[in-house]
Amino acid sequence: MDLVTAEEMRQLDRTTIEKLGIPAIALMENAGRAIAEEVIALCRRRQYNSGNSVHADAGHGSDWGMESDIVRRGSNGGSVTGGTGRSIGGGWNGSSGVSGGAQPPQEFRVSADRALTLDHAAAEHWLILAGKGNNGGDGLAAARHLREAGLAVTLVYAAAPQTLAGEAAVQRDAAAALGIPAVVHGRDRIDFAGCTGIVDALLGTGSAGEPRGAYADLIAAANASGKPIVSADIPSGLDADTGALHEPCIHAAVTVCLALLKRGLVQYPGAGAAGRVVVRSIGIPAALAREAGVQASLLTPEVLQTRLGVDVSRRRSPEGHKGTYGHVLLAAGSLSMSGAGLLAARAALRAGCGLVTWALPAALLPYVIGAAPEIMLAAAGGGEDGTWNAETAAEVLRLGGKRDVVATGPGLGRFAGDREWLRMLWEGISSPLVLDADALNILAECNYTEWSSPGRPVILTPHPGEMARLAGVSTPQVQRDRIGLAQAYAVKHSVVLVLKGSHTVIASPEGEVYVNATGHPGMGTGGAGDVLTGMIAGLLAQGMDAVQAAAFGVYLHGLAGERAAGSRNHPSALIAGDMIEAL
Ligand SMILES: NC(=O)C1=CN([C@@H]2O[C@H](COP(=O)(O)OP(=O)(O)OC[C@H]3O[C@@H](n4cnc5c(N)ncnc54)[C@H](O)[C@@H]3O)[C@@H](O)[C@H]2O)[C@@H](O)CC1
Ligand SMILES: [K+]
Repeated sequence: MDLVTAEEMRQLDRTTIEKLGIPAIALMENAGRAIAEEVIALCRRRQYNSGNSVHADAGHGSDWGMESDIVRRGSNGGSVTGGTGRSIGGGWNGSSGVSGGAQPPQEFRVSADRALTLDHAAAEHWLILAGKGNNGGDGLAAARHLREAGLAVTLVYAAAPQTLAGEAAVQRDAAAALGIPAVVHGRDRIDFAGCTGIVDALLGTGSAGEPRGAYADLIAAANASGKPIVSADIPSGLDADTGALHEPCIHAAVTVCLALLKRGLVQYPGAGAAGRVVVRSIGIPAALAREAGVQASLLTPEVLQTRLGVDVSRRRSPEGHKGTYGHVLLAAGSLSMSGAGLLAARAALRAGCGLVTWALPAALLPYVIGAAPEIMLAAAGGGEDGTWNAETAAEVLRLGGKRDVVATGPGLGRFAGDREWLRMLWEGISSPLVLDADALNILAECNYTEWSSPGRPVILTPHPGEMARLAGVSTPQVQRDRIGLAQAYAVKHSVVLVLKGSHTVIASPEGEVYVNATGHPGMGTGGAGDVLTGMIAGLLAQGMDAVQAAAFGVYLHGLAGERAAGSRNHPSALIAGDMIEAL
């Protein structure tokens, strides 16, 4: 599923309208209908949850989108009737009065739009908050469909209706011709308390900066009403590209995202303001996105398989042996943080690699013997106090030269000469390199783009604080546009970047971006990142390329977190080791 910026969406709109010849009003009609269907789906869920309408949902299958024909066949006198109970053509009896039975019975099929049908519709009264751009036009089109379905609707114009132009003005006139009641902000009283729900069609991808004037008033009043809000395309007040929230911003129960998923809907805090996000096609061919150079996508199993070429079933050859699945060298852990190395090493094995050698300060080695018997240990020298020192680089280089992957950073600590230590690894290791934790903090102090490189991939896995140090910005700046920052950094520094956090972003040196959607808030626990480092290294060792391993590692890590959180009495009890066991 592609992720677009507002500008990319505008380009795709233009291509569809100008090159394919699809009229803009047709797109708006589709948008309006999709929004109306999602309003009705929400009403159904609400009825169902309030317990008075098991009947209302019965027979509807899923929320929407399933065609439901009403068929009456005279041949056996029986009828199959859908939930709406509409039927035609009854009374024909094939066995009486038709000689020879040669004529097949005539069949009538009437498609009842279940997605636009709601029992007890008259109990609903929705306010449609309409801005003066195309987002408002979408809302006005939705209003017509809702009214057709029997819901009461009142239009609430943010600006004088005569200021609407283009397709939005067409929708305004159609609504007026049908006699749909309308009020105007600043002129009429708006009864938020009396409505059962609100469609937010104030601002979409054309909005810029903080909502002003009437828009700000209506957003604040809608939020304060406590009524469920269905947003058209994006919650008004959200930055569609970054997920930043302007003040005020709609807090939606459902966002009906039109055509393609906007980046701001998968980045926090925007993701939190959008509620349930439903992406609905409106006639803009999805294939246009890649042709237009869209490079970001949501990391779904389909994207993993078709776009990244990952064998998500991870088939193993019956002839395979431990040598088939690769050997990871992990240089990690120090006395006070030896567990970080242990977690990463165990996670690499659980990710399926054949062998893991854990290089660690020699003084520490006796204490970890037997902690995980599957792991091979290598003493890398270091201080008597179980810390790393600059001289250990030679041994790590020697060990790493024979391995398929080298990962370092978890529990490494800082030490005198660590920049030169990392430089030697960077320049001397010719297999893929995974850098995490303190290795990133060291890197942040180096001008590493000037280092020579043997031309192998490097994967960096920073959390937002480490990313801030790497990029020389503040942590809030990192979080303000995670996708944009990760993409720019990966391209500029020719690395695969894994920017961790809720909805981890994976960016490639070519500018491809994947946003992960697996995971659980319970994963915010010490060692979770070490587990991810180990997993990515373990997947690399099995022959995946760097982007595949980073993306699939992040995806599986999130799934393991979800599973592990679900297996505790409370998700907050989750600890990093549980994720390894859930792999
Ligand atoms: N262009 C197209 O072909 C289609 C567009 N669609 C819809 O159109 C939206 C984009 O429409 P537009 O480009 O017309 O833009 P919007 O409707 O998002 O907003 C533009 C209007 O809001 C005003 N505005 C912008 N920022 C403001 C702020 N901070 N405070 C107050 N007023 C502000 C502008 O002056 C302008 O009148 C999409 O989000 C989508 O909902 C859909 O109808 C499908 C087709
Ligand atoms: K909106």
